[in-house]
Amino acid sequence: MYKEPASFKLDIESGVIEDSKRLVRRLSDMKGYFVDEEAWKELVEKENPVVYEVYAVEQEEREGDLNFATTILYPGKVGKEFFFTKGHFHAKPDRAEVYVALKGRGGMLLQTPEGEARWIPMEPGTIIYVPPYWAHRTVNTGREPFIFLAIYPADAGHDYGTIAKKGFSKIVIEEDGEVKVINNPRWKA
Ligand SMILES: O=P(O)(O)OC[C@H]1O[C@](O)(CO)[C@@H](O)[C@@H]1O
Ligand SMILES: [Fe+2]
Repeated sequence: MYKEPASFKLDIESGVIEDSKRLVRRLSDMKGYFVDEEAWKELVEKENPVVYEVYAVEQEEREGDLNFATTILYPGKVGKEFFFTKGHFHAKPDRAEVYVALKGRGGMLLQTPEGEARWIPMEPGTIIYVPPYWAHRTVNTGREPFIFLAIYPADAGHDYGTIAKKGFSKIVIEEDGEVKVINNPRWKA
């Protein structure tokens, strides 16, 4: 009847959680996500790099319980656009989430269902509160792997569809050696 309390070993250097479920997303898994489709195709054909890995400890989908996962988001770009996670709303959209940045540099794009976006830079020690209803995507703006921990309700679920189709209203690019957050030229509200 009571679940057994549990502890897990996180290797802070690599971001790997022992005895967790590993998920790998390669660039070929992200068709249609990047603005420069030519650059995407070229890189997929050349090396199809791993964009990110997730190490997740998940419970049954039940209200009140919690999941957590580390993500190792690799450095890289498609055209001018930095590598990012797919990004999602929660299937139960009113579920919140907390992110803790552990290593490397990057940031988070958040967006309401109406397309209002925010950018929050992240460095080791940054904690982000993702409120209910906001879609969220992390971006690696550095030259090393960007590693963070996310803690989210076990019944939050993932709704990837909206973001897969429409993307975020902002994109994060490198231009003249600078990180810039600009309007997504392909965004349609
Ligand atoms: O689920 P996405 O958008 O691919 O991003 C991966 C990260 O986000 C989470 O889904 C949590 O929001 C984690 O599993 C992981 O940390
Ligand atoms: Fe989430």
